[in-house]
Amino acid sequence: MPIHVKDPKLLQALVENSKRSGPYAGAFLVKDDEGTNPNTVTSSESDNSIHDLKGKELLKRLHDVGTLAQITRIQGDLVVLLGHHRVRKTEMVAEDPLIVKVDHLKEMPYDKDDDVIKATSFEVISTLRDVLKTNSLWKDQVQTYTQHMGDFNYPRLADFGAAISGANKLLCQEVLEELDVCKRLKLTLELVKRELEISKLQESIAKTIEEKVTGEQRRYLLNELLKAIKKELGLETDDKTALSEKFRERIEAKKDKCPPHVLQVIEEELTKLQLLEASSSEFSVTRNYLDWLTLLPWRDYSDENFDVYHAQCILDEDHYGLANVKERILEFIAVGKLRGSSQGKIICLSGPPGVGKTSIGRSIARALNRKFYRFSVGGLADVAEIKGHRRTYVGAMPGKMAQCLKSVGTANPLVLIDEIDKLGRGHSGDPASALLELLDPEQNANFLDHYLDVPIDLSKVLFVCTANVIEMIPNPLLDRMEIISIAGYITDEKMHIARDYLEKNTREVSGIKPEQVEVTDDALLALIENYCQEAGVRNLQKHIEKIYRKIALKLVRQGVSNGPPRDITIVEAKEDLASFDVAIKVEDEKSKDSLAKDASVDVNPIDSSLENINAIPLTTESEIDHNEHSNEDPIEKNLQETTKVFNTSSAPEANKSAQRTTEALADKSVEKIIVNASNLGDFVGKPVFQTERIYDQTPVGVVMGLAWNSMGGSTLYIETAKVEESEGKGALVVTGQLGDVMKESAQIAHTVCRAVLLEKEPNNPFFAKLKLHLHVPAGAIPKDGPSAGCTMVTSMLSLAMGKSVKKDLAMTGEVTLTGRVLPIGGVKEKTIAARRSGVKTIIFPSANRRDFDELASNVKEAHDMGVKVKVNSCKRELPI
Ligand SMILES: Nc1ncnc2c1ncn2[C@@H]1O[C@H](COP(=O)(O)OP(=O)(O)OP(=O)(O)O)[C@@H](O)[C@H]1O
Repeated sequence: MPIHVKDPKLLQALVENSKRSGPYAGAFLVKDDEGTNPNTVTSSESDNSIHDLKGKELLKRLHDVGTLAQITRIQGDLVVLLGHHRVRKTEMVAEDPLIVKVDHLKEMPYDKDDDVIKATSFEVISTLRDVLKTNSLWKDQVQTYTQHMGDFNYPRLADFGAAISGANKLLCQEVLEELDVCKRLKLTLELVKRELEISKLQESIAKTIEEKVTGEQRRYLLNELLKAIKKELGLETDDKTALSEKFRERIEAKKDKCPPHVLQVIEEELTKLQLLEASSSEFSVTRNYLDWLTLLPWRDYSDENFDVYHAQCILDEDHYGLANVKERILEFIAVGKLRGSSQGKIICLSGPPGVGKTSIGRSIARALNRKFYRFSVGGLADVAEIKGHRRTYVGAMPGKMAQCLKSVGTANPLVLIDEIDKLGRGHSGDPASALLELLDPEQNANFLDHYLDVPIDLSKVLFVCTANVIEMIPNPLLDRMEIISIAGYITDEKMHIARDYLEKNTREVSGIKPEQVEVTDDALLALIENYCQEAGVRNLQKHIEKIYRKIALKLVRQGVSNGPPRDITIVEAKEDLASFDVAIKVEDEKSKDSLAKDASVDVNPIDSSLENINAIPLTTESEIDHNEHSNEDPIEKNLQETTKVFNTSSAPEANKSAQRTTEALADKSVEKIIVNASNLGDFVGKPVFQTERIYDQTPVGVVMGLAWNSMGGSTLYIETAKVEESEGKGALVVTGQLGDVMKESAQIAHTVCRAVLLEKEPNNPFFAKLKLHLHVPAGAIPKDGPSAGCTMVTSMLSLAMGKSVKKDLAMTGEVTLTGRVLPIGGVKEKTIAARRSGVKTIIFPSANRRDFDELASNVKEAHDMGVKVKVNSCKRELPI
């Protein structure tokens, strides 16, 4: 046993001793300090206190029984001792180092053949063997011990077992002190048994640890295998090489068309991707970036259609009228054909809602055979939506144009930018300026998206913008656009659109066949004139849809089914009903009787029900109408009755059967539903639109004016009345929710009137004396603009002169303080609105003659143009 000797004097003594022929020393176990818990005191602490002890104190702390040991080797402070036999200390000889007198102890005599001793020793041996099997550490110890053990006997076996057991030193001391061989063997057996338990525990711990490790290893191996399989199948997404290969494959196909600077960026990014850790955020940024770069259609154009006739067919197929829009598109195609290549352009369609701006955009794309992409910029305030975010931001995205090119897959789509007049103001940067870069053909060949960071060519993209009011479009943008205004439709145009487009589409969407319904011309006319007077046709479309929904319900109630044939047959229904009949027999005898009476058939009530229904003559249209009100359609009634009878049974099958019977009757032919002016109200309710016309003949002081806004044109009245008369109290009060411009316009009109009257009748004190009230009816609607100036002048002069204006006359025009009349906007809208209100004469400023001449003949029809109106008896003619 190797022992470290810390006490230098003791070590010195041992060294001197070892030089003698018989180098021996006594080895005694130190007792634990009294009062201290041997389990808690650390060895270093007890060691330190032991080294401080000398002489008697040390002697006291030593156990009495120790071992006489041969000093075999001393190396530094390490002394290797070989135990020989037991000794008991008796008295102290020297204090430092401690030298004691000892008695040599011998085992008590024992019987070698004693069964208990034998059995115990065998048990010790077999236990030691078991421990050896599992604990390889022991093998070395066993070897060392057996080398030095000499003859084998029971006491030695006991000592050996205790020595190698590694048990608590106090337990070993007990074995040392035990001189009875049998008892010693038993003590040893206890120790080795405990050792066996420990080694079993050790084994199981080793096993669980091993299992855990191998489990993890297995999982790792399987994962690697899975990756390899995925890679082989091309399913691997995260693997860097697979990713790079995917990107390379993508770009390989586009290599000829992709610009060299983009190819270079892609190559650099691919190299970077290889160097990055797959789990890093930088990796996913690079991967997404590469994804975008490789997915964009670099110079990949769709084959354009340069066939003007074909394009015209498509445009006519989708939209009625809109001649100027169609003409412009055909010009565009013609130029493309002559040049041999298309060019990017910006067309802006402006007009009131529902005039087909968006849908014509889609139709143009179809005519040109370009891909279509639409995005709305209404309320867009973030420049990044157009220009993209820089890649440094988390969740950065490219702008709308890059998204557009990616989604359409061609570099020459038609991009419809909707609601450009409603562009937001922008908190960081100006979206209008960003759009400018996007739209300007001079700049957009090298459009730089912040995210992509490489220029993309948008010069082949055809931009079509839509706006309700062009005045709201930022000027620099407007400057680059080609405005095509769609003013709105007159009744005649609406009739065509409704008949040939809206009705047809709605009918198809509703699943109704043309022979099942007829909407007469007078019904359509009534619908347009009394329900849908606005400029566009969206409301008209909604009303037509409403009519067709109602018709569909009516048809279904009458048992019509236009859908694909179903599997249900009459035979099936009969079978169901037969079983249902049985159910009645058992559960409800009364119902069965009444059913039998009604149907006059015992077994199959459906047969007779069907006959009954078939026997009913088909109703005329008026009957249908009448029946609908009284809710007694004969077919429906019959069906209801059949259902009612079936429902008398509590069996759920009955309901199902009745339903199937209804379906079985589905394909019966029913009379065409006719919608005419008289029954239109049944489908769309009472007219919501009251005519704008209040007076048949306008009284003195009242004149009809014309107004227009983004919703189209409308007529309005300007009314002036006297309030009170007193010297020097000439004044004007205005009402009718007028805006500042219109209020000013009224003041100007008042001044102009005064001047005109002064010139005409210098002695007439009308305006000097009278307080006037000017009102514009429909007081709840805010109004503004200068174009009613002319109407206001006429209205006031009419009052001043006591003369009413011509019947069915409307006028518009801005008036200056000197009485000049300036041109106004919205000539077409105003003309349409006037016509709608039954106006026969419209007075426009002469500067608007060109606008009027350009109007289509069907819009101008029946209108006087160039009428010069003398305002009162004023010598000066207002150039109206
Ligand atoms: N001339 C036309 N011929 C056939 N259908 C038309 C015509 N004009 C409009 N429509 C139909 O009217 C409906 C409304 O048109 P659309 O949505 O394009 O209106 P819009 O002018 O874009 O309105 P907004 O300004 O509100 O966006 C569409 O279903 C369209 O097919």
